Amino acid sequence: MPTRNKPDLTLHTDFYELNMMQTYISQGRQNQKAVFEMFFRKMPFGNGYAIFAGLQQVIDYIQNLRFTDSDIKYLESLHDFTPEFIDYLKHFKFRGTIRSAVEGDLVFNHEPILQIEGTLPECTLVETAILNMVNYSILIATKASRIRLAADDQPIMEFGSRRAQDVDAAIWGTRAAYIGGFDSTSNVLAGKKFGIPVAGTIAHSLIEAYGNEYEAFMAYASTHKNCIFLVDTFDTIHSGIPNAIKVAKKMGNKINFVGIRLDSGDMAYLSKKARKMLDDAGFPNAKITASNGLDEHLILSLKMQKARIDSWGVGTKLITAYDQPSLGGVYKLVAVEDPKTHQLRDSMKVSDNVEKITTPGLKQVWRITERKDGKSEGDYVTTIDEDPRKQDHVYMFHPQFTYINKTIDDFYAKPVLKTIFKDGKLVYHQPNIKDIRKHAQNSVSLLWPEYSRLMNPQTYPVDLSKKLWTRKQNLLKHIHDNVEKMQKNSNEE
Ligand SMILES: Nc1ncnc2c1ncn2[C@@H]1O[C@H](COP(=O)(O)OP(=O)(O)OP(=O)(O)O)[C@@H](O)[C@H]1O
Ligand SMILES: O=P(O)(O)OC[C@H]1O[C@H](OP(=O)(O)OP(=O)(O)O)[C@H](O)[C@@H]1O
Ligand SMILES: O=C(O)c1cccnc1
Repeated sequence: MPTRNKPDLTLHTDFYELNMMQTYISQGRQNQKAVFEMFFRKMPFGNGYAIFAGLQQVIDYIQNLRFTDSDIKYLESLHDFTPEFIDYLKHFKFRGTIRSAVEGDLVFNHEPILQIEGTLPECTLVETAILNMVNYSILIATKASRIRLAADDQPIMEFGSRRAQDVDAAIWGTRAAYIGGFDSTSNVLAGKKFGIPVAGTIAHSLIEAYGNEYEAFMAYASTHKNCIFLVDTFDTIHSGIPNAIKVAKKMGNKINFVGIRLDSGDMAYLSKKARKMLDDAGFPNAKITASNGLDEHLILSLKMQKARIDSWGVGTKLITAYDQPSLGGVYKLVAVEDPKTHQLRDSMKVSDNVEKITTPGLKQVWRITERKDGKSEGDYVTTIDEDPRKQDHVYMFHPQFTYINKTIDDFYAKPVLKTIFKDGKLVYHQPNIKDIRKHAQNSVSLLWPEYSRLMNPQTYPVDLSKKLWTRKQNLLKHIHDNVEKMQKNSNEE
């Protein structure tokens, strides 16, 4: 059997990360501790929640993070790096601690969803790959979850591989789609690799190859038990559906006539017509599958038109995240070791744009739910040493409009960030993909519908604890005072 290649992604980093690492190494900062956090600023697709995914890739990546001889040779050939730095890379091993939301969790903007505590150089190296993996998977899992909500409890097949932005996007996108709520995929490799159910019908080429629908459907029916006939190659109403019915009648119990697939034309009209024709022919259980440029909006529209569609095949608009091609998750330094005291000191990025000001310090995110029905109240971001489970109540207030506030007495608080790697060692056991998918669906069901509706959902509260909020304000003031002092000094010189 051919051996499986381990992902060799160590050089999957931006050149500037290596440049910065070399500075840290040359300046004796290779062991200086730092904390970076990933978060995103804007909810994808205007959705009320996002589904966290991509952790499996991060785990594979971190576990295989090593500079091979050929990586080293290549980096030497660039003549940009010092022998001392190259030597550091030769012996590089990730020894950091990663805390993260787990796959299938709901995550929201402006809260840490993945956190790395390690040395400055190791935290720097992994930024690009982690953002790449997590940004894409969250995007597709969230899009899939929207399509799942639109389809309600009807089956949805993932058909996007041919239109995905290259191979990895197809494979990992399919996985994210399954986590987000799709039932199966047409991609056989993804089925094998991840244990996702595979499914499929037939293409127009089969019908064209036989020259007419009757022969093509007969040929297929003679070689398969489960049959879904594609009926729109020539004329859906006058030829496709009548031929499907003819073959189903002829084959009788020899096949399982699952139904037909519509792939063009007015799907509301055609599905109603098809339903009547199938029912009249004695096939009330035959299902109608639709495909062709579908997304959550079209599915809802077709349902509004009372289309008689039982299951959906969705490709391009899911796998390419058609209406929002990138999540925009970022990775920011939030704390760094003070070389004198060896304590972590808070760090933040200040910007004229309030949205871009980061929240400093090592943090935890707590999901606050009502004790009586487990429904969502909001997320409560605290400093790492706070534990709302030890409090009688939580006081939640809007971080900008602080007069918007509430006190919750009877609550559960669950930590969102779990330890995945501890000092370089994997300590988290990934659940199987079916349980991850179930967890995602269960998480969505715990949201109030105001947060989960597809259009213009209410903003889910992501609030800071009083302690964290105060620390942020103090640091902001400290930075402003320092900048002012520097300006004053330079004016006096
Ligand atoms: N009743 C309907 N309401 C809204 N949109 C529909 C309806 N029926 C079909 N559509 C959508 O309209 C779009 C255009 O479909 P149509 O089959 O006319 O064109 P097409 O994609 O160019 O066809 P083909 O695949 O044959 O090239 C598709 O995204 C399809 O899903
Ligand atoms: O539309 P999507 O959501 O991406 O779903 C996948 C599409 O892929 C197949 O079409 P095909 O590649 O044969 O192209 P065509 O139907 O557009 O001609 C299938 O018949 C669907 O229409
Ligand atoms: O199985 C199908 O019907 C299918 C698979 C991929 C793309 N379009 C359709």
